[in-house]
Amino acid sequence: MTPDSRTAAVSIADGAVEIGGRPVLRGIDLTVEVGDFLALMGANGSGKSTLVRALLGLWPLSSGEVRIYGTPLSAFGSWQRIGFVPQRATAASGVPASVWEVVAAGRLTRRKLLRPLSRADRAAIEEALEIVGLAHRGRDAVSHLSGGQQQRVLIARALAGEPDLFFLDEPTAGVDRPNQQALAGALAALKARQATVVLVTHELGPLASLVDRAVVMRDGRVIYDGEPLGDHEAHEPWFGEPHTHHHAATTPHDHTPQVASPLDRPNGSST
Ligand SMILES: Nc1ncnc2c1ncn2[C@@H]1O[C@H](COP(=O)(O)OP(=O)(O)OP(=O)(O)O)[C@@H](O)[C@H]1O
Repeated sequence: MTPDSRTAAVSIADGAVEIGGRPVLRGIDLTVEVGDFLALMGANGSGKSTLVRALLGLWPLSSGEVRIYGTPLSAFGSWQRIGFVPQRATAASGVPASVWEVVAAGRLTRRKLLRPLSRADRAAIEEALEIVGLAHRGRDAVSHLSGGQQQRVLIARALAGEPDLFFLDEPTAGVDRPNQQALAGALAALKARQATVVLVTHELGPLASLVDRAVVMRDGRVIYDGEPLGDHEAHEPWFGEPHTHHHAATTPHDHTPQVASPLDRPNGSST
């Protein structure tokens, strides 16, 4: 446990995950402070989605500890405070559902069982639709929307629950530019509400101006934690090696940026 994990939104200390006996996450120490807008970046297969799942208790840790709002994950019960939009989710199912119904489902965790929607519920649903720019599509079947619009419906569903801590896994992947802009607008509204956001993304694109901290993963480890980088930098082959100018940076949060250890280098040699 890190000293500030009791006040953090979410933290993981010395976290490891194995899948099928293979280490997928190793030695992960990450503390997301309340109000952080954090981009979790890294190549395909570096462990970003697995880390998000581990933080939400959807993958068991083989070692380490996760705390959410200071409470060990196993004892955490305020799940209405958490919003999660998983990777490559679509809002369309076999059941014809309207946009409004899908977004209303995001309110369930806040409702008393079997009570009709309250005025506050309806207001939250309308506001969420407004934020993602789909207020005029409420009656439409979700299946009639484009992939990018469906992604916005899912974000509205999570928004309707008025979460304090919001995880989004690749919300802009495969989404066209206008929809990306709409997503950026929705996330800007979240930021204005002082929500804490953990956003998995390959590239910052239109989200760059919102992100105030970047965490980069490689081979199941965190290799950088600091100021957001240009989209190209994080993909350079040398990225994460010692002796780059990046790791001198500190963030407004004063996190100590992490760099790769010699063990991470493919040939194990020192430079
Ligand atoms: N259900 C699973 N079964 C087996 N291996 C898995 C499973 N989920 C993830 N992995 C493996 O764990 C590693 C990390 O995967 P993960 O999806 O977390 O990476 P990622 O950084 O999110 O990649 P992407 O950008 O492609 O989503 C990969 O090698 C992946 O093959």
